[in-house]
Amino acid sequence: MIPIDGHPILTAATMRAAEQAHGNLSALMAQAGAGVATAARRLAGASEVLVLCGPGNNGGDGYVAAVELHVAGHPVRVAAATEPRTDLARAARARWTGPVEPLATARPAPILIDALFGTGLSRPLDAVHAMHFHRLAAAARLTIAVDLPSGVTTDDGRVLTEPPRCHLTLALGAVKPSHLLQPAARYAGHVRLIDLGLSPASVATVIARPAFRDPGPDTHKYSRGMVALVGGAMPGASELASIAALRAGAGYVLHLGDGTGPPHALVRRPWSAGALTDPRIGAVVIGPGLGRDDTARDRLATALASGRPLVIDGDALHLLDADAPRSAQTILTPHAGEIDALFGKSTASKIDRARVAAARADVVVIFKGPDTVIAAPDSRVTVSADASDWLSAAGTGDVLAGATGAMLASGLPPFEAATAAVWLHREAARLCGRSFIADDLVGALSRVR
Ligand SMILES: NC(=O)C1=CN([C@@H]2O[C@H](COP(=O)(O)OP(=O)(O)OC[C@H]3O[C@@H](n4cnc5c(N)ncnc54)[C@H](OP(=O)(O)O)[C@@H]3O)[C@@H](O)[C@H]2O)[C@@H](O)CC1
Ligand SMILES: [K+]
Repeated sequence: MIPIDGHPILTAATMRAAEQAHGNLSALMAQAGAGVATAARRLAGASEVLVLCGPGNNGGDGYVAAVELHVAGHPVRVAAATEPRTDLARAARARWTGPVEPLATARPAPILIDALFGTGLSRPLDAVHAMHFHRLAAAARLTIAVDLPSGVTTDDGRVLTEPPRCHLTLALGAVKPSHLLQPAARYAGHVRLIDLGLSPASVATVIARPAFRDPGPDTHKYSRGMVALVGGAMPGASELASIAALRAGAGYVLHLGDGTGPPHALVRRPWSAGALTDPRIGAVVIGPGLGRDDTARDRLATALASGRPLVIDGDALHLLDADAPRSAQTILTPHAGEIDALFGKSTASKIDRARVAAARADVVVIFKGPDTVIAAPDSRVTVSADASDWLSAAGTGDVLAGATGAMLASGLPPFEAATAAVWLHREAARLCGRSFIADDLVGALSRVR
């Protein structure tokens, strides 16, 4: 049971391919079931465990876990609605010598293990089965999902049948998209990986603490990164982004627009097109508070023509032609509405949408939300889950845009810069706790850096 940070994300199909490449499915199930049993024993204390087993190999894992718990002397019972249907699950079932209670009449236990369905779920759960699953989970102190909470898809974060909110999900062999993507992810609780030694290759990974470019003895303010913020109709937003860039580690931040006041570390100048020709500028951030009028359009055109690395956020995303050729490294920071507006509506998964958008616009995309997907034109993806729900407040997007500018100006390539900024932003929000405002979030950036 290990943390998932930095680990590959696999779809159901790639997981099956990894499983086939391994060749010994029975050994994998033995390992998976043993891993589930070990985790359950660690968390259960002396409490009784009830394992709910489904018809497929997820159920097979459940039978193996029950046998392992029993052999270890741990009180355990099994309940199922149907007999196993796969050879592996039947073999695992055959090794369980205790009774199998019907799901509908199963007595609750303090620890519930959900081994009903995993990556093979193909349709909603039977309504009566789902009701009993909820009944047993409501009576349990701790609910542990094997591989996935039963009722969610594997690849795209959809919920076919609402499962109970599990406390812990043990991802078997690899993290799957639905461990991270909403709305499915909220039912998984904490996600931990049971390593099955599959070492699958994937261009998608879970976000991990990035390698920041920290200053050294030879660093000066420009080499640390100079960020220019293009102001507009609402200077408060671009100022917030400017201060975020400073707090995220930029050596010099230039705010081009109206507005006065602290912090004194922020260099303020009125907007002029010529200001962006300064070769020391490592990143231009445009969008926070820009407005959507003709002035805004002109400023965006100037920024796009400047050849400087760009972070395009907020209002600027509404003025952007996604298909125009790029003259510089570019990061877009859209939320769902902005992705729809820029690239059209789609029912594809958030990971696929971010990937398609990045390739089409030849940019790095930070597709924001409670689950944030960062995608590069070469198909690389990293996903940040578990963001604080308190980030749903005005100005937090401006803070991310500023932090992204700082990371880009520090010399990180765009995908790595975007990843570092998203990580900083998420960790800063965690540090802020509850009911914080965007200004608090800015302050916290310094503390997580
Ligand atoms: N990959 C790996 O490396 C490893 C994978 N392992 C484990 O295998 C799991 C995947 O196993 P799996 O493919 O057998 O699928 P699983 O989720 O058990 O269920 C499929 C069964 O349920 C059925 N069914 C589907 N939906 C239904 C519904 N709503 N209501 C009723 N029935 C429904 C479906 O039949 P269908 O009717 O669709 O033909 C089929 O019979 C994976 O999550 C992990 O736990 C580990 O053991 C070892 C390493
Ligand atoms: K499950």
